Amino acid sequence: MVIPVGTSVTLRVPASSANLGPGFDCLGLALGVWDEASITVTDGPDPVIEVTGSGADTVPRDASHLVHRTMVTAFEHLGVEVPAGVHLSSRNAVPHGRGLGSSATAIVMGVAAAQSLASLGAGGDGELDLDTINTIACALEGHPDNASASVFGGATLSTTDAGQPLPTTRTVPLRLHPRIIPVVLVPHTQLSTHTARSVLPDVVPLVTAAANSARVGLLVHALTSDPSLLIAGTTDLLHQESRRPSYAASMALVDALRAGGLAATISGAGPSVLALTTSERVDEVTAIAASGDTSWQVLTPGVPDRGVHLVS
Ligand SMILES: Nc1ncnc2c1ncn2[C@@H]1O[C@H](COP(=O)(O)OP(=O)(O)OP(=O)(O)O)[C@@H](O)[C@H]1O
Ligand SMILES: N[C@@H](CCO)C(=O)O
Repeated sequence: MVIPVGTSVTLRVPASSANLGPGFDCLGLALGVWDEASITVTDGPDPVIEVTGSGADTVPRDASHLVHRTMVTAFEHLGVEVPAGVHLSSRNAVPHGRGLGSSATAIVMGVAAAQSLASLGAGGDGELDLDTINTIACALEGHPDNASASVFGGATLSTTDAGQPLPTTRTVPLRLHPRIIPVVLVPHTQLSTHTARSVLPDVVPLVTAAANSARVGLLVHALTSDPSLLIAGTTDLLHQESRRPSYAASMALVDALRAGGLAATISGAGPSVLALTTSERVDEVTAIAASGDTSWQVLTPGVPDRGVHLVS
């Protein structure tokens, strides 16, 4: 099937915060910060790529652009002929390399665009098939926490099993307790996920893995039913301490917030900090963040109850 020249979609995809403490590579929370992109099939030969907002000074404008190369791979997985060219116009709000899932946002954008364009090319209505998008996006990202939250919105818990041609990801929504509000503290520094993963141990003791599993269970209960357990539930035993030297100022802020009785963790691979709190304590989070030497952009983005969607 060849997608006709001129076929076009516009999509929005939210940012996400992964891990939420112990839920390494499995728990994600969508955040109301959105990338938007319009993608139109052309007769090529090269992609034309325009970017405004986050990454406008840094991302490539050729076929190696993450949204573009993801689209090409997704067309192949969907069994659709890759178009001769595309015009991609991106308006990005998700900051890059800050632990807010920008790469997953871009990957979900590319997969969703390919699936929607393929549907239109086959005479369909272009509606998004979120389960297919989730499977492909999680396989391309390599871990499902950020991608699944960007696909479905809300809070998500995902597991992955080996499979052919792609691993199988099962994602379940978690009904976030309505009193929980995320506050995100974003520093000026960046840390690539690749670098942050390179310092992690390959193996952890059984006792550590067992204790962390118990914390994930507690965290799911805290997120959905009892926010008073968030401090205990967000205690991570797997990844944050190994990464402490990579984001020392962020860990110092996490420690200060937790000492103040606020459930703070590193957001994804960092260096942003995520505090899960209630509306009456947002000012406390802001005050503690303002009391140190590092300056933080404070976001209260909310949690969108939907993820990737068509604008037109
Ligand atoms: N919208 C985008 N368009 C093109 N490339 C992007 C886009 N968003 C992210 N990227 C690429 O992904 C890189 C950031 O990915 P990385 O995984 O290191 O951080 P992150 O996804 O922002 O954080 P985390 O995975 O910890 O939440 C950027 O430097 C850029 O190369
Ligand atoms: N679970 C991932 C999230 C970042 O993409 C990590 O912490 O490395």
